[in-house]
Amino acid sequence: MQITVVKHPLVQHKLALLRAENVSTNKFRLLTEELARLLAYEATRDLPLETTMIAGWCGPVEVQQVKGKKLTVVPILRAGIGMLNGVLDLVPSAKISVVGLARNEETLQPEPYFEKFVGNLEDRLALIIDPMLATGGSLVATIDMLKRNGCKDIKAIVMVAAPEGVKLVNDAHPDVEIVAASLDSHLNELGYIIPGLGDAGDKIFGTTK
Ligand SMILES: O=P(O)(O)OC[C@H]1O[C@H](OP(=O)(O)OP(=O)(O)O)[C@H](O)[C@@H]1O
Ligand SMILES: O=c1cc[nH]c(=O)[nH]1
Ligand SMILES: [Mg+2]
Repeated sequence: MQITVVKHPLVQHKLALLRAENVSTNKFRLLTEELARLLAYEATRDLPLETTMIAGWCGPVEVQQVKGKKLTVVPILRAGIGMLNGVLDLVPSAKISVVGLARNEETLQPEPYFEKFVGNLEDRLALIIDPMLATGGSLVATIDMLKRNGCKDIKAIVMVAAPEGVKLVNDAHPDVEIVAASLDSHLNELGYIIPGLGDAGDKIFGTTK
């Protein structure tokens, strides 16, 4: 499976706090942002570097810098917005592309309602962000949209993934790496991840069904 589960103690600790039954909206939002920052660190581990010479304090010094790789962060509305600031802390110059998808609660199919991509997708790494990868329908639909618009280099950062969703994404798009804090057990009959986090969008935005 093309999934990297980040076992770092800080990632696992923050995920544990997110799983608590009575976590407040404020705390869920803060932890989501912190976790996104740590997961983005892992997801960007293979950005290409180039060697350059700069003027240092004691004269010329050879340094390594990120090779001007263009990047777009792609939050899936709504819940992906909760991860956006954490990721932008690490890649502050990244352009943002937005995809709006709502999962139909009966069919569990993603229903698209918005898309706005930045230019030059063919030259950019796209970092899709969404806290939850459940059936995988929303992530596959987003990757389909990005590829239709020319994007060739795509990674997805999620907090919690279900095996069913990872399989759907791997089968449809084996080139896309998923970076996650946890690969959970399974989906329940309503399509929720077990043990999961519950409804991440509702918890981030403070809404109820
Ligand atoms: O893998 P899937 O089965 O497609 O489910 C995962 C999707 O469901 C949730 O969003 P939802 O559609 O509930 O919308 P929201 O972010 O507005 O709450 C979640 O944030 C993912 O986008
Ligand atoms: O467990 C799940 C599944 C889909 N969306 C969520 O927010 N949580
Ligand atoms: Mg969604």
